[in-house]
Amino acid sequence: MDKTEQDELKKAAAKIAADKVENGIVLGVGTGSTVKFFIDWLGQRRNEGLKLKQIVTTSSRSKKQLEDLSFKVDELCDVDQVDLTVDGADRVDDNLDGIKGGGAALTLEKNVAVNSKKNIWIVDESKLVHHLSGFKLPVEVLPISAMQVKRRFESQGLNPEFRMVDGKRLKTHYGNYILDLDISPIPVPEGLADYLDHTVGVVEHGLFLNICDEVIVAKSDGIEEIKR
Ligand SMILES: O=C[C@H](O)[C@H](O)[C@H](O)COP(=O)(O)O
Repeated sequence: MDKTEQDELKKAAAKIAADKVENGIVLGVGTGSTVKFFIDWLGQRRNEGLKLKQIVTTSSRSKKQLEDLSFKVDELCDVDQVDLTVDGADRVDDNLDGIKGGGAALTLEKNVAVNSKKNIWIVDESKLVHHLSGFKLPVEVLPISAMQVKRRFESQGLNPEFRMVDGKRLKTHYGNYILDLDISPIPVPEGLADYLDHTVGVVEHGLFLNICDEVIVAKSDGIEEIKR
């Protein structure tokens, strides 16, 4: 599939999600190339009369796009609860568990997602897998202990590498580093998530387990909506 075809699929999934947004809700808006299309559709729905109570988002990129469309964007700490969050994903398995963080926005994405009553992911069919695999697992780590955490991961056979940009370690929104773990497939995602949740120096990781309620998958032969 070439990029133009893939973008058409992303756009189609994003439109279905935008049509599900109801008036008066607090909406969470995720990050990534698929969500970019969702924000465009959201702008169109607003022009047609959609009125939201509040919007929060998970990255400065999405925030800028929303603000360019004249949406007012609040911080997560300014809302009681998010009603619905629409986000992309890097991989989604048969249980609707996923890997996220390809765009390094995982920490805020997970914070918004777990504080959202409903989470919808929008993906093209290339993201679907039976078992989580085919994408390095992003882990956000504190710079102060990043080397020690990396060595610990190496000793566990998790094959960590710092994510680099322009020859330097990528810094997240919160000033942390990303270690991408090369493990595919991930044999027991729950076990790995538990290990990472209890590793000092890990800020957050890209295993999103038991979080997604519904995935809208755009396939070349049509849209599939999969519910948990
Ligand atoms: O950190 C980035 C996010 O987890 C994105 O939602 C994810 O990488 C999917 O992005 P895209 O829609 O560009 O594939």
